[in-house]
Amino acid sequence: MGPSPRPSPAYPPPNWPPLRPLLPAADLRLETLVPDQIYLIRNFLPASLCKTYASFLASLPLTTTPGKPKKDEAVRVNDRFQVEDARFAEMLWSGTAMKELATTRFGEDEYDEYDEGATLPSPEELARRAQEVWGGEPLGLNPNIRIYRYSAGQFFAQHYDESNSLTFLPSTATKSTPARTTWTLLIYLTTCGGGETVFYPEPTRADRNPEPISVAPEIGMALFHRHGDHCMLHEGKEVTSGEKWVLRSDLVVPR
Ligand SMILES: O=C(O)CCC(=O)C(=O)O
Ligand SMILES: [Fe+2]
Repeated sequence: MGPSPRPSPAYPPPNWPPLRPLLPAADLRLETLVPDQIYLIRNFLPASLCKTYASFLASLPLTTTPGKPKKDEAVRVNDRFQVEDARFAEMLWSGTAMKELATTRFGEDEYDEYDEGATLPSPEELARRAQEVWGGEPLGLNPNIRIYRYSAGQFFAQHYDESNSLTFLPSTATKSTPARTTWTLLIYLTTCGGGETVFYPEPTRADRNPEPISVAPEIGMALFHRHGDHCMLHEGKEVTSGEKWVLRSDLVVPR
């Protein structure tokens, strides 16, 4: 099971450092790691900003997971902070290159190797394909923002992430939309020893013993993976040195 939603603690939204500087969208791309399952944006946040964030986040009241998880809850040993912040979720989505990369530029990396003359599908066609993969037209990110800090010895045992229903109300809108989450978003703010996010594909007829897919945290890298019914079993490996900082949210589409 993924981390279950908890009643939000009474924290006011933190005074997040501005999401600046950022790399221009033109210098970034959505990279397909496993089609329909895992996509990456390397350098989504530059190293200098990640550093600013890690020290800022260290000032928040993170709480260590109780040693004994509730029934059906994944064994997770890390320090965590959770807050509802629609404004920050929206900044991450449309105040960065994320929205553009995930919508009108979705899938463009498939055409990288084509001849010079090859024409890219139109933005409309790419947006249509994006909707197929994301499970609808993305509305933005889940305002339920989670911060994890794993120190040496901490980890997140194998589990599946669940889809959650929510009422989506962007900070700039007045009308809310019945919505659901379809993909997990992890943004790695540091590197560390160990701490890989490892995915375990289901065996198929064609491949009875698929290799696990191991993603080592890279500073500023964003990772999307499908969750809900088609979530791959995955885990956060034990950190062996340094600290692993992760910002977690989810992609939200209309229900
Ligand atoms: O920290 C990681 O690498 C994995 C986190 C995770 O699986 C989750 O937030 O559900
Ligand atoms: Fe997970």
